[in-house]
Amino acid sequence: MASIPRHPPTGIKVIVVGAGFAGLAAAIECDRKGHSVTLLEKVDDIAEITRIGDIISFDPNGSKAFERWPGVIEAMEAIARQTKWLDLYHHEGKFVTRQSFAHENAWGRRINGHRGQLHNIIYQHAKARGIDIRLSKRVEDYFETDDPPQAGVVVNGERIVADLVIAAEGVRSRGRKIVLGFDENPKSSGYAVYRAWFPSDQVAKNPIISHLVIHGDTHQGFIGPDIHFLASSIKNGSEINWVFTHIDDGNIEESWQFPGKPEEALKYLEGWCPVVRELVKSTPDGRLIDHKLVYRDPLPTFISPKARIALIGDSAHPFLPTSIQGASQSIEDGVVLATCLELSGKANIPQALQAYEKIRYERVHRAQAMGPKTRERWHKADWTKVWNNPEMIHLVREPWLLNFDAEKDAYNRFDDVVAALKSSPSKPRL
Ligand SMILES: Cc1cc2nc3c(=O)[nH]c(=O)nc-3n(C[C@H](O)[C@H](O)[C@H](O)COP(=O)(O)OP(=O)(O)OC[C@H]3O[C@@H](n4cnc5c(N)ncnc54)[C@H](O)[C@@H]3O)c2cc1C
Repeated sequence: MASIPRHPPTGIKVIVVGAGFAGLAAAIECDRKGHSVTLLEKVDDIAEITRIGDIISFDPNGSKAFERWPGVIEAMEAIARQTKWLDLYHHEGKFVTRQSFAHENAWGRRINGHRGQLHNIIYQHAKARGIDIRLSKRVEDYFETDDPPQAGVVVNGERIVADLVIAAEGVRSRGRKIVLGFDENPKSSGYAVYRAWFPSDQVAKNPIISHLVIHGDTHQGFIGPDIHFLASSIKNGSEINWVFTHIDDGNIEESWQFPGKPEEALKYLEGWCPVVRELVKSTPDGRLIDHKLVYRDPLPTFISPKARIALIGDSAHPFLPTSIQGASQSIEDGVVLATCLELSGKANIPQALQAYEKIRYERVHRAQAMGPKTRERWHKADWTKVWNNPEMIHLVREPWLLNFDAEKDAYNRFDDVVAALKSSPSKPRL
């Protein structure tokens, strides 16, 4: 499309597997940098994934990329939550503290909105760029060869090849097998999340909870032993969502997403304040999801032995929701990988993938560690201390993580990273 700016063609051919946030971001960033992209997604109709989910958050470090995609940030802001604060309450109902995020405006945009709707905005942008998106393509296997030097995937028995493959198929990635050398299934984290999103008309009629929606958008958290409950209203209060994490028996064999029942969710909330309980009770039939949280040990590497296949997003590093960074980090992955490919050039694809891994590895695992940190702060809060120092339960919001431009950082550090890789005896592939 003529009106969308793009770097000159690099001649690099990329296959991206998976049209989630990670795959779409990688495809768009590769297209921006002049690489030629084919995106393979297993679903027959994109609506199968753009209608699923509820609240998802992008912090300034993730949304930086959206600002570079014409029209995308504007479309997202039009449907995103308008609050710049989080009100925190004790689970029995007493107000504790308001955490303001207003100062973060200087770092960039925060986008909190419906996962499916935000996903659809990005998908439509990828289509508008003219990216070759092929639906109904379930990748069965991955391979890479020395002669010719290339990588590829198998779909319905057919081999499709390119200079490299980016595996972005989420927590159940098949790309992990070739990267790790063995098959590895996700484990249960022992937790699941009840999540709901629905129109707020009934909430507005209930005097116990109407304040959540009748004055526009709101955002609140209720903190109790081993549980935190988050609720927010969006689109000028016309829609509402709530989520809370609970201990789970861990059956994730068939699916990690089941329909939930409000009466079951309420069993975890005995003794909780009427606002929380009424909100759960007001959830319409069919709007409650029991989302199993899977866990994986950090991977030793994100790239295949010949450095022509790279894992990104949840394929490489699933996040706990309390990190509020899973989606943002998946966007950063694509930005960095596309930049490393641009700087390395077609003749040096393995170098690009190694540089991508080196740039991302430490940062992504540091970000991952934020999830358990916040969860412990909330679930194990010592209330005698919290009442004296309410800021103890504020979300940890650190500039190194949030005030960060992954593209700029990759451009700045690339030469040093490549030099370090070349001098490292443990990395013989360059
Ligand atoms: C059903 C679902 C609901 C979610 N809801 C929320 C939510 O409400 N809030 C939140 O914060 N996070 C949610 N997440 C997680 C969130 O989307 C991710 O953590 C994050 O955005 C990183 O995305 P990703 O692209 O790495 O993975 P995913 O979002 O999982 O995307 C992976 C994509 O790869 C495709 N795929 C998988 N296997 C193959 C294959 N073999 N061949 C081709 N394509 C394949 C999938 O269909 C999917 O489109 C949800 C994830 C899923 C799967």
